[in-house]
Amino acid sequence: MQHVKANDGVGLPAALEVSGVSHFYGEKRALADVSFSVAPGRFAVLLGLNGAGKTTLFSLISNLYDTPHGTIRIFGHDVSREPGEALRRLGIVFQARTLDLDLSVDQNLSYHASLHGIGRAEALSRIKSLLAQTGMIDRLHDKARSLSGGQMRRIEIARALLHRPPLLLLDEPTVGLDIQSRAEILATIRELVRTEGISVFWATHLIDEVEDSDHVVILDKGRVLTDGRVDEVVRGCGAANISGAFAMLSGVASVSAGGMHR
Ligand SMILES: Nc1ncnc2c1ncn2[C@@H]1O[C@H](COP(=O)(O)OP(=O)(O)OP(=O)(O)O)[C@@H](O)[C@H]1O
Repeated sequence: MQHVKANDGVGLPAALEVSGVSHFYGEKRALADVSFSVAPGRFAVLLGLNGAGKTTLFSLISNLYDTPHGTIRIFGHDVSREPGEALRRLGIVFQARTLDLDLSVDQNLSYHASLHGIGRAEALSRIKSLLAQTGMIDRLHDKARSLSGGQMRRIEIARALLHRPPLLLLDEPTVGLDIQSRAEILATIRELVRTEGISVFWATHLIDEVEDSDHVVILDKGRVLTDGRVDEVVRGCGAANISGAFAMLSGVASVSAGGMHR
């Protein structure tokens, strides 16, 4: 599978660069001067409790909301000023389920491909290749309604990659799935990073989804508490592991593999 070229010339821009971004819902500030960047080809985790601002940040990155405070660039393209260039480099899997349950897997994916101007023959070839990569090729003609939650997520991931974006955002993609489905989806995405070189930004509140070599951005009450390689963040805090580092930085009372609680 080939993806849109990550950079258009000299130098290698960040896959995602967020600079000084704030967001308000009326008087309420959901994000406060958020800055970080994700290097190309990295698996980066946005770690935060419920209400930290993860979905708000994803809505800004995907240009669902305007970004009047700060800038967001995808491979060097400003999401507000060059939305076409920026967004064609972005694939996104939202938290809420978005498949049409009455359509087949093929129909769900083909419709999305046609929105991106991909012809039928090319679309079918990409669909088959992505379904093979996500372990869903045998479900091509099945109705979406007949799939399990984890299988639907796999189809949504395939759909997000149909236009070959070099950056994939996933907003808490494993919430509500059983342990095995969670592990399989995480492994599939990590494999895509390894084999395809795509950049992934994965939002979660599940600490066991984080590995030592990942890049982590810890978001709490709309602020970035720290970001960097997980093992360096842990060492910098003098903690035993990322759970301990998160607890120290955010003041949470308990952090377990299954989630975090204040
Ligand atoms: N449409 C909205 N109107 C007003 N406040 C909102 C709105 N959406 C989110 N918020 C508030 O903004 C803050 C950040 O919410 P957001 O949904 O971005 O967090 P989150 O980290 O994605 O949480 P979760 O994991 O529960 O989805 C929260 O305090 C939330 O109550």
